[in-house]
Amino acid sequence: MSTVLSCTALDTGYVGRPCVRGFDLELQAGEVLALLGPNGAGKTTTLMTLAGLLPCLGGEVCIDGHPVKPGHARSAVKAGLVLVPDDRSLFTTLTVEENLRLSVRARRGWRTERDTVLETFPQLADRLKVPAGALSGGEQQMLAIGRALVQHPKVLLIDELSMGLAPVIVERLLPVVREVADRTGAAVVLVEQHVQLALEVADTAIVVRHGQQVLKGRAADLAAAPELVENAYLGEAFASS
Ligand SMILES: Nc1ncnc2c1ncn2[C@@H]1O[C@H](COP(=O)(O)OP(=O)(O)OP(=O)(O)O)[C@@H](O)[C@H]1O
Repeated sequence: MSTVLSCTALDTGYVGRPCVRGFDLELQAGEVLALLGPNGAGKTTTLMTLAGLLPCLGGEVCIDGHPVKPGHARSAVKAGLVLVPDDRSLFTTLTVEENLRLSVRARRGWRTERDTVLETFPQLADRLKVPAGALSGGEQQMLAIGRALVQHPKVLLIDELSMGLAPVIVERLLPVVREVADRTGAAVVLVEQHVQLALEVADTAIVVRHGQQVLKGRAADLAAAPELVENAYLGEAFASS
């Protein structure tokens, strides 16, 4: 196993003021990490910093052992990182096919890339000519993940996949994230509010609260100890493994 994404003693925040402090992370190829925590804990801020969209105020982020230029999204993208933001950031007036096509880096082989996305999300097959803005929330999320997949990420960051989706859709989509990590070897950081569902598909998990890691461990262990996770959310337990 090789470490694909790591960060040590990461401090990050806004206008020079950290709201996340001392964040450590080490992710292997094909590993899914669930990044959990209550509202305002600092999950999105951490993800944005890993993606180079916010500057590090301390510490560093490495992809494949090489430091990513802080606050430099292009450097993170070139190193193989892809972010699926919580608003999905689709081109809503462009069709599904056009959204995918714009994200394929190599011009040749675009149909193969599209077909791989359709194998992952067969529901998109008869929606290819539909504008992204006319898709259902679940289909939009499929497209957002599909658009990430055609970029062949080494590191895939997904912010609140379940945002605005019915639980039944989330139950269908989260296992796809697991399958993608297994099939492609991408290291995945999954920010999620559906704690138990996220723990079911993840290998490891970190709970953050007030910008600090308060619980860290194997996802299966945390799934089996919901009271630990609950206490971490509420601020009554500070365990780590
Ligand atoms: N653009 C911003 N400018 C200043 N402070 C911000 C900004 N965005 C977020 N914050 C603050 O940073 C802290 C962490 O917010 P963040 O969005 O990272 O939390 P989160 O864990 O992702 O929460 P949620 O689950 O509600 O999305 C919060 O105190 C928030 O108010």
